[in-house]
Amino acid sequence: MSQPGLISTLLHYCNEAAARHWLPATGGNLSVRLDAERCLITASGVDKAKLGEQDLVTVNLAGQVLAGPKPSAETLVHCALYGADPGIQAVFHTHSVASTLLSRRTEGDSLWLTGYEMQKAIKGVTSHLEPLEIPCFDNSQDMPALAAQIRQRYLDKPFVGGLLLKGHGLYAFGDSPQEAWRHLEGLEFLLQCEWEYRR
Ligand SMILES: CSC[C@@H](O)[C@@H](O)C(=O)COP(=O)(O)O
Ligand SMILES: [Zn+2]
Repeated sequence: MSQPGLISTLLHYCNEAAARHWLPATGGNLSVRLDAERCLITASGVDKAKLGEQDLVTVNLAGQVLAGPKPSAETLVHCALYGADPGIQAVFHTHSVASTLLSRRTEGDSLWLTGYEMQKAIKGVTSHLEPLEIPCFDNSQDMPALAAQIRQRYLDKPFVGGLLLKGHGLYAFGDSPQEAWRHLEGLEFLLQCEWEYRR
């Protein structure tokens, strides 16, 4: 996709995620890969429901700004995923109620889901009976350390669809912006089901 196409796609998904109340109070950040060494990410601290092109930042995969305003505080998490897998083309991070609460109640380093038809929204899943693993990480304000942990876990055993930061939210990703969005919608639906089921 051309750079103007990627810009409008990123702005579109920011609006869509905000419309679903997954980006409250400037929470969340979204990015798309531009090429092997750069991505385009939302600026820090802006209301993602009201973004314009001026609120998008070009960074390299070390998280350094190449053009634009101050990038997301969580840029290094996006860069960790792009750096670990050249096939990842988009990373969308949300702060939904379900992802925040369910991840807080998860002990250990994975949330396992089974029995939901919606699991098939995740690439490669063909049955509701296949347990779906969502890796969970303790939340941290130390972004280089958190990014390194995510990168290492992905390199040790690649995971598909997304990951959770405990008490924080969901990161979904995919091999295109459209696939990342499908993973995001599917995972948010599953997390909401599981949260309400456990209650
Ligand atoms: C408004 S609290 C949320 C932030 O601390 C952070 O977790 C977040 O998702 C948004 O940070 P940002 O720097 O705007 O990309
Ligand atoms: Zn966040």
